[in-house]
Amino acid sequence: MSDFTDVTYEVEDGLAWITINRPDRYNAFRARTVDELVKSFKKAWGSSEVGAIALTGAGEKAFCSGGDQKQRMETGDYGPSDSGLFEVEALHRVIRDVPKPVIAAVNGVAVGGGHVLHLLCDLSIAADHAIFGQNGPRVGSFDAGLGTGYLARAIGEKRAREIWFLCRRYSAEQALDWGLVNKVVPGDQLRAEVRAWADEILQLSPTALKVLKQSLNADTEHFIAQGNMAYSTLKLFGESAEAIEGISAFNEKRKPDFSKFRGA
Ligand SMILES: CC(C)(COP(=O)(O)OP(=O)(O)OC[C@H]1O[C@@H](n2cnc3c(N)ncnc32)[C@H](O)[C@@H]1OP(=O)(O)O)[C@@H](O)C(=O)NCCC(=O)NCCSC(=O)c1cc(O)c2ccccc2c1O
Repeated sequence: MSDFTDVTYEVEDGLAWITINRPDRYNAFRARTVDELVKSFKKAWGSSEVGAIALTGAGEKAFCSGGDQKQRMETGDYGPSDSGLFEVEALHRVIRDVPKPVIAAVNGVAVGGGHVLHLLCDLSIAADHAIFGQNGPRVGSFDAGLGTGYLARAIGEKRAREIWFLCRRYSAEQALDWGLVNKVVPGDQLRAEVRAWADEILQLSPTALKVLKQSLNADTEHFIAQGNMAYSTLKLFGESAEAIEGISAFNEKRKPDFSKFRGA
């Protein structure tokens, strides 16, 4: 972990803290960030010291704002990675598969792919200033599969469709009311609250928790296969004029104009 640039990993009394450390980009992830997150989750998985995992973002403004749209504008992709692939599916996979409870400590905006990351964590505890939402249709992207089907499981079809079709921002209180998060606390109490939840978890049987997590996952496993199809499409869509309009508009700080793509 000493060669990490985008993520920090630390273990405190049985709880592994995995922190996305790109605050100047609102903790947006690039391909390298995703690689480091996957390695961190695997490290926590294999460690006999660790019984619970917390995922958070550096600073007070952002948990994670999804894929790095400045990187995408600069290079047309999410940048270099160990394998040459953008391994976000592997990241989703490891959050679900790591046989230890994962708590999202949502310390600020959780938007786009960052919203999906908190959604996939087993539990979400939010600071009262946290903001939630999806943004893909505004920037020429989408996170279908778990990002749509699992979201609908969590909060219902109508609300999931509202989130994706309007790309609005939602407060922590609204997220709590919809069942998107487990608890909301003042920002300065977030780490202590996550610590307290982890301490309760750490008193329980690890094997029982592992099997319960696997059992809860089994019912939504098919969304991964749907996601694989969606990512294949996304790779092609990302190079289209429509998607480029979305990403250009974000970087030029203007509203996108998708009007000429309505007929397709
Ligand atoms: C996150 C925001 C809602 C915050 O809004 P706010 O008004 O509070 O702050 P600013 O807009 O002024 O932002 C501050 C500062 O941070 C920069 N920034 C914010 N988000 C990003 C980002 N995602 N990438 C890069 N930089 C970001 C912003 O430019 C400002 O910097 P300045 O230099 O200008 O000061 C709001 O910022 C926002 O809506 N951000 C964009 C959110 C977004 O579109 N995310 C990506 C969606 S697509 C995605 O996540 C995605 C996920 C996947 O899993 C994929 C998998 C496979 C392929 C593609 C995928 C994919 O695209």
